[in-house]
Amino acid sequence: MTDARIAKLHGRRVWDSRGRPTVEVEVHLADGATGRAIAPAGASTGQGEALDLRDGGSRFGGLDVQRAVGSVNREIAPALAGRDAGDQEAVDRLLVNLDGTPDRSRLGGNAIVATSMAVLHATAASAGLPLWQHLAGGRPVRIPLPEIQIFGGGAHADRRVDVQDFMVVCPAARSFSEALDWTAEIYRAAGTLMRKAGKAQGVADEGGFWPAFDSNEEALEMLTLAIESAGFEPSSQVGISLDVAASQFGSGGQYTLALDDRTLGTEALIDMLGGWIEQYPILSVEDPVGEDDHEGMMEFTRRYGRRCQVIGDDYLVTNAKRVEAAATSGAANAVLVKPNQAGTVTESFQALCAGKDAGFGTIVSARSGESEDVTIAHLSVGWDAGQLKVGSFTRSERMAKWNEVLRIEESLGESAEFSGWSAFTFAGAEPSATKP
Ligand SMILES: O=C(O)[C@@H](CO)OP(=O)(O)O
Ligand SMILES: [Mg+2]
Repeated sequence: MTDARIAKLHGRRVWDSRGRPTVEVEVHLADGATGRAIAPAGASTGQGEALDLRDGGSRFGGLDVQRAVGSVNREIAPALAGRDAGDQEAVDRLLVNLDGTPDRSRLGGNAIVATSMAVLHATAASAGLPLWQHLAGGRPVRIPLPEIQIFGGGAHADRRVDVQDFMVVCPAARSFSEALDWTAEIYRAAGTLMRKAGKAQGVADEGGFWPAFDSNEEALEMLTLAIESAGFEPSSQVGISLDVAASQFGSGGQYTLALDDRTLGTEALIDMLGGWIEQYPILSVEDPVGEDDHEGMMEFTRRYGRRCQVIGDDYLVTNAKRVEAAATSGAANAVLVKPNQAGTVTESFQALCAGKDAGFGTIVSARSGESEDVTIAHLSVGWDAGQLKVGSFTRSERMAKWNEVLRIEESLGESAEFSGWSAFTFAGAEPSATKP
């Protein structure tokens, strides 16, 4: 007999991939099952996100992550003792109410999300199931299309280029494992091209190359060239996915490009991005304008949302209500799902479901500050998100997730279904945007 009541819950301070402290939570159930999870942390965070308590974060005025660990051990642990871990919604509701603030700033978003995810792991362990399978509950799932960073920029590379993530997607691959094979070839080809051109400077926060490019266009040129020189056909086999993360270089409809010291209004920024969509094999664009620029999101989606995935990240902050509003106003056609942005597993799932109900693409995503925690790999499969964004292909906190999906794919054997092009079935998409 399983007994999924929470017997013990413990928080501790561990370190993330940027060498900053974060929160780990360990849950023990009455039947002996355990679960463990580590909170990730963003650098380019949206205004509406759950707030972490962490060391040295300029936004948090020196508040210490030790306080978040204290929240777990002194307040959350006694409040959850004896509760049924299997009722994730009730656990998450209790966490939200216990905190009592709209932004989770009292107990700390990091304390809450790590607890929520650790409870989820313990429940799956109690049921004797891999986490993804526990989440799927018998419903059909697809192995997600990976979005993998080749060049870093923006807040992750000291603004060397304005765009934060230059990624590739391989929707024509036949499996997740093949998509990783292709990406490895492209990553190496990009490295060779950069070294030849004297443009390789190091490694950005998520493990992509830190480029010495002189323009965003130079990055797009070289990425397209890398796809070709690795032997793939741009667009029909491999596409480019961009996270513009425009809030990092503009607000109030004014955007200042670092490289040529130009300030663009919303229209001019959209024209510039539109020019890139015309010229390069771009299949997906995230946060094309600032998080406060609703009109800009609507305009960009109206103009390009039939041929290109338009993702809201900072704009939607994994919030179901915002997703519903964006669907109504036509201000995106896809949603990034980051558990620590929403605050709990339940709220993340609600945002994903709101996206699916609206016909949006759904992408489970890591943060720029990560760890060996692989929860999101399981969420992406178990929730049938279709896409998973984790960063690059070279750092172990990223590889931990990619390798976990490989294990899941292998465990499914012949029955594994890779999402491939079906990942881009966003509402209103032209056939050419969803088929090779
Ligand atoms: O903006 C994003 O999508 C993420 C990952 O690239 O970055 P951060 O975790 O810094 O918000
Ligand atoms: Mg983003």
